[in-house]
Amino acid sequence: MDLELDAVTVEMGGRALVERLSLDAPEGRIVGLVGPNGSGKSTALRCIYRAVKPTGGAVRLGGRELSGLSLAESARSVAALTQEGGAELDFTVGEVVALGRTPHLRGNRALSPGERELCRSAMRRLDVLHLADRGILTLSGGERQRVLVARALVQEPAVLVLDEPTNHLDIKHQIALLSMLRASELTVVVVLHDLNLAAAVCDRIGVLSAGSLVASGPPRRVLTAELVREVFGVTATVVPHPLTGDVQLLYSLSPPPQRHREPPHDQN
Ligand SMILES: Nc1ncnc2c1ncn2[C@@H]1O[C@H](COP(=O)(O)OP(=O)(O)OP(=O)(O)O)[C@@H](O)[C@H]1O
Repeated sequence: MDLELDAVTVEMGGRALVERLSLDAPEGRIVGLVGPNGSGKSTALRCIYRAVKPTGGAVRLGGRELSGLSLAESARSVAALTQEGGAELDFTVGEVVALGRTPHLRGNRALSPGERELCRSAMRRLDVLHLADRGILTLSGGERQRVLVARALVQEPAVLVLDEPTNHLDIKHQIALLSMLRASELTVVVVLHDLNLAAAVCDRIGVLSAGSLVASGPPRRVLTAELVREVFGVTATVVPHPLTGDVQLLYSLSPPPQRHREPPHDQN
């Protein structure tokens, strides 16, 4: 299902956190949002999963304004992995994942055998099936993150919204998660801080700076050394990935202060 942000503005306390943001996520595509801390990425995502109501503009899902849909209807269509997490109660992993089916359940209906298999399959895909009986509060940050992605998947959404999903994940699970997104047919909007991962997984990237979209398009067009310098204040060397051709950014640490050099040792 297509998702469209059309001149979305969010004002709070007399300040625009997001200003006239327009961005399309066509069906089945992965759109990345990148930008410095505080540039409005999470706020923009919150408009998509309806935790924040835009003060201007519109979010459209399949051509229909989100604000015109019932909360139940949009909850069936949009799944979100948020920064807030939302797993404070001591449920088991299996129970947390099953909660992803809530928007589809009427009354007190128990999960069908098909839905239970869906939950198991999502846990298997996210490598957390072996944790099914563990309490969610006993998990490591990365294990918990994978459980929450599994919960989002069992919701069978049309649109998946992910706020820094690779947080806490080791490199193997980062690559597994992003590969899974690429293999899925979901429409995905994802906030990523790692520009190289964003270049590898996203069909399009939108760059936010101080609440405004300053660039958008395919990664190789957007992620230039000039943009990275202007938006992030960082010097980067842009090279093609030797195997995939994706844009990759190489960074150098600031040069260390000149150390006092020992005079050459006198051999005599
Ligand atoms: N409820 C709120 N009330 C006031 N200001 C807010 C609120 N939520 C966010 N902000 C401010 O809005 C700006 C954008 O925040 P947001 O969380 O969207 O940024 P972000 O790009 O996701 O940042 P990060 O990369 O640090 O996660 C920040 O300056 C933040 O302090």
